[in-house]
Amino acid sequence: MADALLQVRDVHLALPAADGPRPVLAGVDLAVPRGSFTCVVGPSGCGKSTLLGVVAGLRRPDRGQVLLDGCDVTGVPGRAAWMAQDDLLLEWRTVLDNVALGLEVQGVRRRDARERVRDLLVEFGLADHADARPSELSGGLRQRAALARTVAQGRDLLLLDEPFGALDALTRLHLQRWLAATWAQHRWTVVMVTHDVREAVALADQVVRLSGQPARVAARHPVDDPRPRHPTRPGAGARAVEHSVLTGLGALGVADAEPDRARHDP
Ligand SMILES: Nc1ncnc2c1ncn2[C@@H]1O[C@H](COP(=O)(O)OP(=O)(O)OP(=O)(O)O)[C@@H](O)[C@H]1O
Repeated sequence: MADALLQVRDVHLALPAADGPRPVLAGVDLAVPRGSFTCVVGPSGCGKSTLLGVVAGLRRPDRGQVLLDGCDVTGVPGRAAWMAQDDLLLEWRTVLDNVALGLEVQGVRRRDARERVRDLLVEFGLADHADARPSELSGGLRQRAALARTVAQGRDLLLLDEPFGALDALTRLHLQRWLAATWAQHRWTVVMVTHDVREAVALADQVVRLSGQPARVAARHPVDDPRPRHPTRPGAGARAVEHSVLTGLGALGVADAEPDRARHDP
């Protein structure tokens, strides 16, 4: 794919199970253009987080390659910024110091890191909470803080694992709108795992559907609807993609094995 920042090529990985190694990823191919937003969906437990871990360099695949900007970064951590399902905020640090941690882990001194992330706190609506502890924040603000810490690392690629999964529906909707608007300004290259197909079509330029375990890319659905998009009133294109993804997932009563008419671009 032209100007793909991230390329995942034929990635295979087996993980230990009680009865021996179990194949979890079975030839995953993915291309993510620079400045685009990709959402990864798939059946529960199929290997979405595992795939993100491979892209983040936290897991080395048994076979295949991860290329970032054309460089082989297979099994090399620290090249992409990764946000785990759990926000992993440190309770003994203030919000400011949690966000600054994204830079401190790269060797930036705490005082300098604090100065550098102050603008980010303002942009993420966290300025009034800079000195608060994470336990004092609402769920939505915690996720903003975790996202700010991820962005603060200044990496080309952001990997977000179910960032809104633990939030109530209303907060989730607010954060989706906020993320869409913030992303439109920055155009980070994002790969985000989500279980929420509507969220995926509201945010993404492409929705990648994984098969059941062992996972491979079952379909790639481009979402061409203009932005900004309304999160609860998707346009015709987004509705068609949502229907196609849900059908592929078997959520509309059609088996996962059913041929998919979406464009498939492994
Ligand atoms: N450290 C590990 N050791 C062994 N097996 C693992 C490990 N981590 C995950 N698995 C297994 O790998 C498979 C894929 O897990 P993974 O968390 O990647 O799926 P997922 O699609 O992200 O799940 P969910 O939809 O529930 O978030 C599961 O069967 C899981 O039990």
